[in-house]
Amino acid sequence: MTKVKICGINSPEAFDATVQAGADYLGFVFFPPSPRYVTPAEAALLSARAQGGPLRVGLFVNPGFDEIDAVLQSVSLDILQVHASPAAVTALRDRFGRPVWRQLGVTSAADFPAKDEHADGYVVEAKPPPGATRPGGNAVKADWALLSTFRPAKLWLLAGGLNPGNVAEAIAQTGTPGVDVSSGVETAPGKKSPELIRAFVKAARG
Ligand SMILES: O=C(O)c1ccccc1NCC(=O)[C@H](O)[C@H](O)COP(=O)(O)O
Repeated sequence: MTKVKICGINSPEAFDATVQAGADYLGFVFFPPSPRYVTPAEAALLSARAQGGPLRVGLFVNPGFDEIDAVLQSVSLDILQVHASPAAVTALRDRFGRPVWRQLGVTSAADFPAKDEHADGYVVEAKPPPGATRPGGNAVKADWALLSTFRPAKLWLLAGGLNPGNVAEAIAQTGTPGVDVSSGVETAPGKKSPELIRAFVKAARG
């Protein structure tokens, strides 16, 4: 079954809808400029609303050890998702003993990761548009034809510009084992819709 991640959870309603819809992963964005940013204390309060359920993924942009340490003091994370170099991913895995997913912006096969990278998985989307204020979560659709040739030995999630209306087609065209959404389940930047979350999970699972 296709793995589903709902990213940018920042309200009790969005958290509960994601749990009830049976998503595999939910993401907390620890990048202050993002409209989906949550403080570690806010993430902890949200996470405590359910025992178990979706694995908790923390999203960081070029994080230092101290930044992640500070978050982990408040909230337990199962997976770290990072915008970072392959070398930094190796260091983070060693330091935190958790799976680390690397976020990739891909516009050609030259952007595909090397086979000997130590990342545990990839979140793959288009590169950010010119002038973007964040490196991901910009609602830009990736090149699905290109990604139909992406076959890493690890888990990867297709991201970028997905929504309840196009996710089934995206899965069919790319053959991705998983999908990740943020903007496509929002009614405004940072405003998650429980209805759209439920519709997305249902459409992704077909
Ligand atoms: O969402 C953000 O604000 C964000 C900020 C900084 C780095 C990454 C960010 N988001 C990454 C993601 O949540 C996923 O790639 C996302 O599912 C795809 O984004 P979208 O096109 O908005 O669905």
